Amino acid sequence: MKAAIFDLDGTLVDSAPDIALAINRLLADRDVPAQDVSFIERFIGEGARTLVLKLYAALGVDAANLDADVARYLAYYRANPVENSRLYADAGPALATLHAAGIRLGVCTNKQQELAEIVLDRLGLLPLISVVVGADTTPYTKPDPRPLLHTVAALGVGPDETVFVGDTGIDRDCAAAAGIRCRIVDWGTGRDVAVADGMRLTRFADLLPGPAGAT
Ligand SMILES: O=C(O)COP(=O)(O)O
Ligand SMILES: [Mg+2]
Repeated sequence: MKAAIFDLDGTLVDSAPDIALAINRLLADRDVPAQDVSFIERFIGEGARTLVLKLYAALGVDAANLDADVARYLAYYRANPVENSRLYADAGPALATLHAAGIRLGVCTNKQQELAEIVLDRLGLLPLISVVVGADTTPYTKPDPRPLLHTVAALGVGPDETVFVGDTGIDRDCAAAAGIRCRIVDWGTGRDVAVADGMRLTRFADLLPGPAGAT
């Protein structure tokens, strides 16, 4: 393995509390009661627009001004992107070890690229990541395989030398369409995703080559 590419929300970072904060500010503007983080979390993974659209559908909120509402949600989220967000599991030490071992690291997320970079920076991971591809980096978003293939190409490795780590069926399907090996994390919403044998990842250290890891 020469490179490891990570999804961001739900995989590296438990960002749901800050996303929920911004969503609940948006809902308050619409006179809709605040929702639990665990409820909002179910709609994260397909980008901001789909998040608001699916949430509105679930709550019976009128989506006639969706574009303006998505823009307002993003403005709220940008204002406070890392108040309560935390790294999952052993992300900090394991990514540092992978980086030190010469493995190229990338992020492929359906979050906007700049927001992803802000979150990664604030949580101390950005210096380890060579390439960040977000929802607005290419004309496509996951599960389309092209953002992931773009990340692989930008890292300068071959698809068969890479593993992609994610937390949703969208990540799993994106990796399958790109022909890239995939691991799905065993925390957050990742636990609910159906995976084939050997796809489950219980700690990032298991990505390390050699005796410390299983890859
Ligand atoms: O912002 C989102 O919808 C999800 O982003 P992710 O691709 O990092 O999970
Ligand atoms: Mg995710």
